[in-house]
Amino acid sequence: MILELDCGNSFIKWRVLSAKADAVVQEGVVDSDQALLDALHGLAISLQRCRLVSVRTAEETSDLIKLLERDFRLPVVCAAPAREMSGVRNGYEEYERLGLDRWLAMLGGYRLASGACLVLDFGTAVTADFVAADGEHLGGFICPGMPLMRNQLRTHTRKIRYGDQAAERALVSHAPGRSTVEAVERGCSLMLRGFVLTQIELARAYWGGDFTVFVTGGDADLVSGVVPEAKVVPDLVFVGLAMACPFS
Ligand SMILES: Nc1ncnc2c1ncn2[C@@H]1O[C@H](COP(=O)(O)OP(=O)(O)O)[C@@H](O)[C@H]1O
Ligand SMILES: CC(C)(COP(=O)(O)O)[C@@H](O)C(=O)NCCC(=O)O
Ligand SMILES: [K+]
Repeated sequence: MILELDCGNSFIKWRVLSAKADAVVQEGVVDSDQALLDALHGLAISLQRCRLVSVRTAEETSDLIKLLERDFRLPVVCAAPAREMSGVRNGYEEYERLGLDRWLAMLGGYRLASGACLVLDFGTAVTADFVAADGEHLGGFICPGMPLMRNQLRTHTRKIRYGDQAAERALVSHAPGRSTVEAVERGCSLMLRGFVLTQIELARAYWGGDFTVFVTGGDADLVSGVVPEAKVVPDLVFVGLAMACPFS
């Protein structure tokens, strides 16, 4: 079986594929290396190899790789930056500085769209990336995501305080909030929605109507209603990971 990991700034998304990589056997989201090891030890499955992408520091990533090698005796391959791959040309002046999760999501998006695409990722940070029909990456945008926006308000004000459960309940609508939790959660959620609309306006200015919008990341659901034509693809980074780190 094949282990795939997407190590973001807040969570590690993991999944196990069948040996031929044609089916997802198990998957999950964990918040630490130890929680990942625990989850994997709990599976009655033998892992043969692993591929991963990480936006963490080189040290954190190599620590995790060592743990996987120690506990599961797995060969681990790690996605690396590239100037060009699968028809997509990295648009950064210093291509190795582009976040690898963004790069893989773009590879996946361009493959699935077979044409111009706008890739929106809602994680710790929110990112937008523009890939033209000829595969040229025009660049992108990075903004704080929902967890960062909400935590900035909670830690930089005296009186915005509420728990996670109240936060979930507050998002049943986008009517003006009648409590602090509603006002903050709905306000930040509307900022994300406004961001999506702006990105789509920009994509239209470049490409008219001829492009595909992909939405991914743990908070994709917060914006999925805004653009009915957008494709919500939670595993877009994994699509690109398989392209960047093929096993055969
Ligand atoms: N099963 C889940 N576990 C953890 N977070 C989740 C889950 N589903 C959705 N989320 C949301 O996803 C966000 C994190 O998105 P993610 O793409 O994992 O971020 P990152 O890649 O930066 O670690 C959090 O704000 C959280 O609310
Ligand atoms: C922009 C990001 C922080 C997004 O990370 P995430 O929210 O998925 O954890 C990550 O892609 C990153 O660290 N990028 C490097 C900077 C750049 O892309 O310009
Ligand atoms: K991510």
